[in-house]
Amino acid sequence: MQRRIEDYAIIGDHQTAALVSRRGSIDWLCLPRFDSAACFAALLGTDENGHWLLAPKGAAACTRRGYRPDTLVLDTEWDTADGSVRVTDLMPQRDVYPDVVRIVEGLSGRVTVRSTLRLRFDYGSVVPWMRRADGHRVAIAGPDSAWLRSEPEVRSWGKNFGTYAEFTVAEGERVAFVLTWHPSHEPRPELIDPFQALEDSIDDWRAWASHCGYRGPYHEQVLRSLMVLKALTYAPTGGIVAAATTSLPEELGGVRNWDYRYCWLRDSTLTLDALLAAGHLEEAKAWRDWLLRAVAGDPADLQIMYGLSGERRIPEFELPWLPGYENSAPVRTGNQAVEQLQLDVYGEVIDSLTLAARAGLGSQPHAWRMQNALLEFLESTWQQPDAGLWEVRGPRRHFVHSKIMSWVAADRAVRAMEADPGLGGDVDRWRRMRDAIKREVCERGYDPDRNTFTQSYGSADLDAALLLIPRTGFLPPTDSRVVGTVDAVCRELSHGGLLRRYTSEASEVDGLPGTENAFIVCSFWLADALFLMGRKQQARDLFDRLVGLCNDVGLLAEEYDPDTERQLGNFPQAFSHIGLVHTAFVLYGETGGGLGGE
Ligand SMILES: OC[C@H]1O[C@H](O[C@H]2O[C@H](CO)[C@@H](O)[C@H](O)[C@H]2O)[C@H](O)[C@@H](O)[C@@H]1O
Repeated sequence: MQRRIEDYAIIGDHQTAALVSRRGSIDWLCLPRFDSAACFAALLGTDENGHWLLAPKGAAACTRRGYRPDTLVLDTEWDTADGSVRVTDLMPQRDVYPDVVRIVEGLSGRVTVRSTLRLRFDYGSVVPWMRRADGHRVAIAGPDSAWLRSEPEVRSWGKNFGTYAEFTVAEGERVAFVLTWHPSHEPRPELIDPFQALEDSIDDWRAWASHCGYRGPYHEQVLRSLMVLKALTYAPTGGIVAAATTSLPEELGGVRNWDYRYCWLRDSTLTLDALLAAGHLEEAKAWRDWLLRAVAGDPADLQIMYGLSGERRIPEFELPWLPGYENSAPVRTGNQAVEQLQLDVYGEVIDSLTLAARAGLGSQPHAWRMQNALLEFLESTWQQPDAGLWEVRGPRRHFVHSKIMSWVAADRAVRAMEADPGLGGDVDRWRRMRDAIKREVCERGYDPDRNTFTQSYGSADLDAALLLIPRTGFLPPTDSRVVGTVDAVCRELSHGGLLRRYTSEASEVDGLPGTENAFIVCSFWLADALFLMGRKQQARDLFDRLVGLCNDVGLLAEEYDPDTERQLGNFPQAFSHIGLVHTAFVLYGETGGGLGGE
C-alpha cells in the first residue's frame, strides 16, 4: 500500500502533532512532545510499526475530507453501500497529558466501523503489554503508558498484538474514542469529555484565527498556512519546530532523510516574521523569550538549532529497524547540522528581533545586549567559510548568502541605533563592518562575465538563496546585478517551472549522494523577487501555481517533484508555509513591500 505524503492531514495540541491519512489511519505520532519517540511510525515503515486505523470496515480512502473552517479539527467522510459516516479527529489542548480524540458519527444509513490500534512505542520497535482496566484498554512498556476508551463503550478485543473494536452507527449516533498517554509510573490521568473537547478545540482555533490580519486573495490558504505554523509551535516554551516529522525523503529511495523536529533559528525567525505580519504578537513574544533563554551564554557557543526547550545536544543517529518511507533509508533522529557554523543565522535573528520590536513588541534590554554580543562575535567570524543555509555536509565555503546575511546583521543594528541613539553602542563600528562585507561580496561573490552573484566565492554554481538579495535591502531589486542574478537562477535552477536550491550536480558541494527535487520555498522567493523587480504578473502567475501545489487540506511538504507530481521531504514543513504567507503579503498584503527588508 502506497502512503503518499500529500494524503496526510495534521492535527495537534501545540506540543506534538499526528498525521492522519485519507484512509483514516494515524500513521505518525510522537508522544509526549514533537521530538519524543513515535508510538505510531507506520509512515516510515509498515502498519506493524504502529498506527491507528478508524474507518468503515473494509473501506479504502475516504470520499471527502476537510478541516472545520478556521480550525485544525479534521473531518473525514466515507460514503459506503450501507450509508455515510464521519470520523472527526483532533488533539485537544492538554491539561497535563496528551489525548487523541476520534469521534465517529453516522450521517446516513447504518455503517459498520472498525478500529485497529497497534501501539508501538520507541519509534515502532516496542510492542506493549495490553490489559483491561476499568473498561479501558491499557498499553504499557517501559516509560510509556497509553489508555484507550470509548464512549459509549463498544465491543473490543486483542489479537496479534493489536487492539480491535467493531460497532455500527446509524444517522445521528456518535461513538468517541480517546487515547491518552502518560508516563507509566504515574496514575491514570483525569478523563476528558471528548465531546466537550471538540467544542473547546473549535472555539480555541477560531478565536486564534479571528486575529489573522491578512485580507487579500487566497485568504483560506494563507490562514491554513498560519495555522500550520501555529501548530508547529511548542506552547510550553515558545520554540518552533521546522516540521512535524523526521526522515521523509528529499529523494525517493535516497539517503537525504533528516530530522526536522527541532528549533532552527533560521526557520523559527522566518516563521515569526510570517506570524508577525499577520498580527500574531503573542507567539512572537514567546519565541523571543525562548531565544533569549536558548542562546544565553557565550555568543561563540551559539548553535544554529536547539531542542524544544533550548536543549543543546541533538545527536544524530539512525533507526535501522525502520525501513524508511518507500525504502528511503536511513531513518534518522537528531541532526548533525547542530554542530555547523552557519553565518546567516545571525542576520536572521537580528532582523527578526528588529521586526518584532517594530511590530509593537517593545524593545527588551536583554534583547539589545544579546544582539550586540552576537554582532561582536560576527565581526570576528564573518570572513570565515561556513556550511551555509542549506547546511551542506561537504567542505565549508564562502557562501554568498551567508555573507549577505552578515551584512543584514550589521545593517539592522546600524539602522536601529540611527533611529534610537539612546540604545547605546558604537554605530561607526557596525557601519564599517557593514561596508566591508558589501565591498567583499560585490568583488568576490559576483561574476561580471555572467552578470550574476554566485553560490560561493569563485564558484560557477548558482543558488536560489541569492533570490533573497532584493528583500534584504543589500541591493535594490532593479540593480542590474540583481536582475542578472534572478534571470540566471531562473535559467539554471528551473525544474518543471519550479526551482531547485542549487544545481543537483553540486553533490560535491553538499557532500551527499543522489539528488533532490524542487525546494518549494525557493519558488516563493522567486515570486517575491519578480514582484519587487516589477514583473508583477509573472509573480502572480507563479504564486497561483505554488498555491496549487498544496494538498487537498492546504498542506505543503518541503519539496515537490514536478515529474511525478508528488510532495517530498518532511511534512508539513514550516519553510514552505512561511513562503506561502510571505509571498501573499508581498503580492497582496497591505504592507505590500515585503516583510524582511526595506
Ligand atoms: O541538505 C542537507 C541538510 O538538509 C537539512 O536542512 C534543511 O532543513 C533545515 C530545516 O528546515 C533548513 O533550515 C535548511 O535550510 C535545509 O537545508 C538537514 O536538516 C541537514 O541536517 C542537512 O545537512
